[in-house]
Amino acid sequence: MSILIKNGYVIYGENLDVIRADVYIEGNRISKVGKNLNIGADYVIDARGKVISPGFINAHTHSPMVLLRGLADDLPLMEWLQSYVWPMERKLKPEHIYWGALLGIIEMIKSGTTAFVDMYFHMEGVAKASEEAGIRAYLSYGMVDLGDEEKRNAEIKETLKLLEFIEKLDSSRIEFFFGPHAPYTCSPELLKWVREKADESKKRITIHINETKDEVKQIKEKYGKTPVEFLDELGFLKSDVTAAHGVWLTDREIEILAKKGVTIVHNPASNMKLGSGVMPLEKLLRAGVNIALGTDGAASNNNLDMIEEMKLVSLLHKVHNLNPTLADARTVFKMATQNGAKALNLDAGAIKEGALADIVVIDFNKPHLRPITNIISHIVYSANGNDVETTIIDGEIVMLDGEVLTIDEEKALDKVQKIVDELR
Ligand SMILES: N[C@@H](CCSC[C@H]1O[C@@H](n2cnc3c(=O)[nH]cnc32)[C@H](O)[C@@H]1O)C(=O)O
Ligand SMILES: [Zn+2]
Repeated sequence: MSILIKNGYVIYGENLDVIRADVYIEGNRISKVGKNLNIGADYVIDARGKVISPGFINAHTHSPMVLLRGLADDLPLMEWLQSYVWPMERKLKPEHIYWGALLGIIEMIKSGTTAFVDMYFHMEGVAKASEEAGIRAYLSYGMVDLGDEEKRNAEIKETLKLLEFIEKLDSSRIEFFFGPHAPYTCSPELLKWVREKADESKKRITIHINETKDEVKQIKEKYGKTPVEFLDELGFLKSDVTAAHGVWLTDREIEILAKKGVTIVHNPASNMKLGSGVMPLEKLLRAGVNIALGTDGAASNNNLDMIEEMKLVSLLHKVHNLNPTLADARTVFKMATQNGAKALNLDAGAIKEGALADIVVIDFNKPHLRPITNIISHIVYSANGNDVETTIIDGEIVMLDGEVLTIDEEKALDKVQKIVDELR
């Protein structure tokens, strides 16, 4: 299929140059960007007064957690997990996960997310939902062994089952990730197993690290070192690791992360809502650490809107440091697009010839996005996910003029309502 998007404001290349141009997509890649492209296409989209942007990459979430949206608010992480989230999760069956993931994916597509990194369980359902919806998905089974050998073996089995399932699915848009949950829930044996298997299979790893002060204290008491030092001494940290949070980090830990090429995924809404803390963004950026952006699950956010997340990053670091020059719009926009792509080794995240066609059209014909002056600023500070009108992933139109074409949205909303009414 070929698609021609005409007369838009194109956010072009890694430097985010805004140019008025057309974008021509052939197959799953961008083949031309230029003025007045006179090329026949199977589908033509008129983008007058609209912005053609790279799609957003949600580098850390738990998509089925939309089922737990609003279940437990206003609590700290450990109490939230132990008293509410984990008991509810024990009740979730594969069918629930499929429908939850589908709802989360619809929400992501509608707010301009074209790829996401997920960690949960019954992930076969998330793979199925992703495949049907047409989104790019990086899926991990979240492993927790709490030092118990029997549990470890069961978690390893689940992980290998998912790996096999995704290999068999053989989808160009769906990839497997290893997902050890965190240093405080995974034994050194399990973490070492993950490292070995990742090296052997060339698959990537996602994990939660240094999210709360409490958890750092716990690791220090147990192992006599900080979480990043602990992981590094196991040989765990390499450039294939995408670690969520990184809120409580020492200078020494930041140095290690930079040296090992680890990506840190910032989740400002979740960190603020759970009262976890403020990530040392400036220090990490200065050290050269790749920082991507994520929403975390909908139970600690409480939505999956990456445009909203960009504004939150920016405002959080400005007020926390009493410095409005920090986390400027362009830096934050790159976090939500090209830095995520870098973490995934994905040839997307920027609009340029030859890149994968993961593109969104944002409607600027709205009062809160006029006058059109600084487009990146408008997206970060003035827009929200509802302003995304069209979403193209891997060269396929998955949402057009606000309507998701690949799945029955109304049915998914009803189904999730029924499931949650029953579960509660
Ligand atoms: N196999 C595991 C399931 C792990 S899935 C990943 C887990 O991460 C949890 N989670 C979601 N957000 C966060 C967070 O911010 N920090 C830590 N854990 C989280 C989520 O609720 C889910 O239980 C088991 O047997 O329990
Ligand atoms: Zn998480």
